[in-house]
Amino acid sequence: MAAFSSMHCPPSYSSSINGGRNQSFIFSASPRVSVPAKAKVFVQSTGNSHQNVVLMQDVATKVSPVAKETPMEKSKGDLLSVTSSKEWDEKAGFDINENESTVSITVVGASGDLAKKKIFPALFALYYEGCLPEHFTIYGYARSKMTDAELRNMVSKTLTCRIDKRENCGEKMDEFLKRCFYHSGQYDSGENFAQLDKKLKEHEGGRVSNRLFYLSIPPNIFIDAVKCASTAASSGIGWTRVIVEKPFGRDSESSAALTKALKQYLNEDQIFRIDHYLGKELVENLSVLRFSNLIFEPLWSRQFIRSVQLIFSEDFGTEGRGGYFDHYGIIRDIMQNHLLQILALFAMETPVSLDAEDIRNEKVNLCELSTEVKVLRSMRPLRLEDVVIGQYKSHTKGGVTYPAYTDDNTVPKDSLTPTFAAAALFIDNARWDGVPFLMKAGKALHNKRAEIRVQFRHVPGNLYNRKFGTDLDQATNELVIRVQPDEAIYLKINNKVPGLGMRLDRSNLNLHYADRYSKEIPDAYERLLLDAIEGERRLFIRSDELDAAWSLFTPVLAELEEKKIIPEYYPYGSRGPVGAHYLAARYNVRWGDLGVEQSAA
Ligand SMILES: NC(=O)C1=CN([C@@H]2O[C@H](COP(=O)(O)OP(=O)(O)OC[C@H]3O[C@@H](n4cnc5c(N)ncnc54)[C@H](OP(=O)(O)O)[C@@H]3O)[C@@H](O)[C@H]2O)C=CC1
Ligand SMILES: O=C1O[C@H](COP(=O)(O)O)[C@@H](O)[C@H](O)[C@H]1O
Repeated sequence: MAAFSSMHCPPSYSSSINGGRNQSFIFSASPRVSVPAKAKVFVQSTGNSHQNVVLMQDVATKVSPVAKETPMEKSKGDLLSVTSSKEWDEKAGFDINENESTVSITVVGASGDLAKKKIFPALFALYYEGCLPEHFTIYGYARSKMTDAELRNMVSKTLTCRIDKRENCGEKMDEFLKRCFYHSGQYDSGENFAQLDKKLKEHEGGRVSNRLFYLSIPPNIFIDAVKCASTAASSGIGWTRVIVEKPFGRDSESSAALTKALKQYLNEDQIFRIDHYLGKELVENLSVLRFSNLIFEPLWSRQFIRSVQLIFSEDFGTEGRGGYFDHYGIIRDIMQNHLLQILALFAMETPVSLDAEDIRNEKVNLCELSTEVKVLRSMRPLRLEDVVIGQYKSHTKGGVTYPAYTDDNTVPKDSLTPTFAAAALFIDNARWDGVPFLMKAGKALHNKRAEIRVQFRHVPGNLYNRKFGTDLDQATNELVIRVQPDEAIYLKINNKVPGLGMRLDRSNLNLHYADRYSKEIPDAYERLLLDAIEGERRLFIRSDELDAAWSLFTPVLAELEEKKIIPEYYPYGSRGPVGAHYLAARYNVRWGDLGVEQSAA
């Protein structure tokens, strides 16, 4: 019997790198069950009838006793070939019934900013779209005293319905809120977590309990909370997973210490390190764009690409988060994670195929490095001369005075923490040798934007060079992937202006999402929460990836701090320090976001 057929959340990774989002999760409470064509399943028994370990392609999954019997023991060591989930269920003898399992999601730090702004709204959106399993409960956990009604009231203020389906919105919100509860407790109290466990059990009503803890708390209390959650409130017979928010340390050493501490209480496959940029629609689309269109992949190398630019800007400062930010700075806050993850996805080698078996071979044969990690390992650690840092200063415009970074009471007046950085990174492999990957990230700039700009080389011997005057840069193609806002992918091309003369013009071939797709784009947190519930780890950061990412940035971060490098001050609302231009110029490129941008809409 194929389970959870009542759920109508569409499988969205059916052609993902690991060959389908559900394959690691066939036996658990996934609302979407599918088996990749001709899946091979290797079966082992742990001797515990409730916990057979099933290695399915490259994934090991603990099987909880959702199976009515344990027929897998009969076929221990066998390879089963199946072509559909129905056939799988029949061969494996599993009879998975949604009524028999439940998912409890505990938002630890529920009173905080991220929980209110992102996590509860994302959970509601999943519920609204029918993506949560039938039996689920949401618990808020924090020290603040709150009743269930008060939590519901707080959460209700941030919920919204999808634009295209407002029907029954209020009703759905009420139903959702009825499934939300609150427990007040300390983050380091096993006793308080044990009380939570008791309450969760009441809601789970004897079903197989799968538990997800979302750590939406400051990093200094991660370990206490993980320890208490795992020892006093983890699931006895289902899975227990923990989503960990960034920052994952401040440098290689602290990150390794954090991973080591987490691993005292959790296995790596229980830890879901979230980088919400990986859940953004256009970031996820990168692989599709590149590997499913003939026209891009052949151009994806040093031969045709002159520079790649990863740009993040926000038009507001660190107001309200200065205390956190001052300890980290923009390089750790945005570059080392969000922009570097995009870079790795952008630059990785082509996987042998989308078949999970090939991915597994690749991992095993190549020292278990994923294609993304291989990119990171081919990169040169960032050098001080390839970094420009800035900090915003107060600026008055139109009668309004915008604060300096150091005007924040939680920031020391003499802070040198960068709120802006530009950097040039290089990948020393055959594909990307010599191509500058320029990153730029800043707060309190003139706009809010995240984009990838791929600047192509000049056309050799271009017949139309004269038409572009002396500025050949005007004539090069540029592919822009605008991650946000107003998602778009557009390609700048040269075109003849219609008419009897011969005038050339730069125009955009434009895929503007709002025009092309009527459906609202889900928030990154929705996708990632759903993945964590489904046990799909592809968009979460593994510890080896994290180590590789930190090793690129740790030396320069240490040098900036040791040498007390003074940031270049830029006015709030400006385009940032001019040093960023010199950095790009050193590599003979220009920032693509500074030209006169033709509307991509
Ligand atoms: N906010 C954002 O936009 C983003 C946040 N993050 C990360 O997500 C996590 C949560 O962020 P955010 O919600 O902004 O954090 P908050 O500062 O709002 O903290 C969340 C909750 O943790 C408790 N808390 C705060 N400080 C302490 C402390 N010193 N000791 C014990 N408990 C404390 C508070 O709950 P109570 O007092 O009720 O216990 C608070 O409501 C952090 O790791 C952050 O780095 C990541 C990306 C973006
Ligand atoms: O992780 C973080 O991301 C946000 C920006 O996220 P976005 O989805 O709104 O682009 C950033 O403001 C914050 O400083 C950082 O910690």
